[in-house]
Amino acid sequence: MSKAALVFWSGTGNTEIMADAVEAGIKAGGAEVEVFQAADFDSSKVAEFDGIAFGCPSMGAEQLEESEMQPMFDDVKDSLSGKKIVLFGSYGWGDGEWMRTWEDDCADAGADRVADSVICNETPDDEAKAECKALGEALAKAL
Ligand SMILES: Cc1cc2nc3c(=O)[nH]c(=O)nc-3n(C[C@H](O)[C@H](O)[C@H](O)COP(=O)(O)O)c2cc1C
Repeated sequence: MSKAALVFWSGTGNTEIMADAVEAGIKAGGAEVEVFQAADFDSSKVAEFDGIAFGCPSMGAEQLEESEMQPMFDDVKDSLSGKKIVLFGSYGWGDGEWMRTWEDDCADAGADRVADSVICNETPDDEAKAECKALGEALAKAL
């Protein structure tokens, strides 16, 4: 069975709710999933997984969270070439700029983003949770 990592950071729980739905989607799509807090994942683990779902809210000024998520992502970035990934996260007052920047960084790293990213404003509603579940299923089916 294919195996996915789900790696996320969440400060106030919104991206964590999204992560729960992505996890359910990966399982529904027929893959195994191992869940990591951002601080517990690093480049040495990337090769263990057929694909990775990364989640992080917009923090700083349209940036990834800087104490755990960004350092982890900087570490794994060079290992992502050809790796199947998806991205998700919650935002507040912005327009999703952080996600566009993050997608560009993933493209520069040569990652294979297999589905459109899912972003949602603050706490995910039922529609956003369904989008997250579909995101997880899309990743699982691409593996
Ligand atoms: C320190 C800080 C910086 C933030 N910066 C942004 C930002 O630049 N753009 C934005 O749209 N939302 C910003 N937000 C709002 C969060 O992205 C939003 O509240 C999100 O739902 C938090 O997700 P979480 O519950 O998973 O931590 C910021 C929130 C905090 C606490």
